[in-house]
Amino acid sequence: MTQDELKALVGRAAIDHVVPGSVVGVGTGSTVNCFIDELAKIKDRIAGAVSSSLKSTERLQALGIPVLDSNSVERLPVYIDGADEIDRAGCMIKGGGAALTREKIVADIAERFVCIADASKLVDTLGRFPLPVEVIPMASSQIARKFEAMGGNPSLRNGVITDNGNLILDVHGLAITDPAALEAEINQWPGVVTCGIFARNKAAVCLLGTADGVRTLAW
Ligand SMILES: O=C(CO)[C@H](O)[C@H](O)COP(=O)(O)O
Repeated sequence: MTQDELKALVGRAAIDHVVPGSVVGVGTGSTVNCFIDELAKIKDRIAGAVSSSLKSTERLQALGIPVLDSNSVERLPVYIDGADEIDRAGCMIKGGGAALTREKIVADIAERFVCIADASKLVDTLGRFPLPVEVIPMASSQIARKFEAMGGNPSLRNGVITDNGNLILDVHGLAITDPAALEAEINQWPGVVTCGIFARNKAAVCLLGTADGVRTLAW
């Protein structure tokens, strides 16, 4: 199976995790786009979606799925999103699509994070994929210096402004052996909006697309 076929496979499998009658938290990315297309087929059985990006909002609305304001929703049983990397404990790197902050907000509202990913995303240690960090523009150089001091190699993502009007630093060369500790450390630097480590908001379930079908990892 191609990577696109694996994405379609897990996008379909995620429908089983949607709670009928509820609002669904929806992530961002090419795997989530497959999920949104499947969600449209059962749109009459859900109360709507809370979206993690303008791109996902556009796709949801184009398919007739109502998008609700995150502040108007009290209960979100499930959040479904992809990942750039996921480790064997359910911690992830996210933000390849620059939507990490809104993704973390919606994940935080939700009771369960269901990660959908093709098998290439499963890793032993996070950090081969450069860590995306959303930063307030006036702090970008200072934050880059802090990453260099810890052995990382940061670069500003060219031409990218997030949905929140900020910049993305992609940090290469970090071996993330303690995701929770590094997430907590980076997130308290002045000017960091959030970093793309999802350890506090890690996955409860991962639907992994493999050549043998969907493999379910649960924590
Ligand atoms: O974090 C994300 C966007 O900010 C995506 O979930 C991540 O980049 C995976 O994307 P894809 O499904 O296209 O591989």
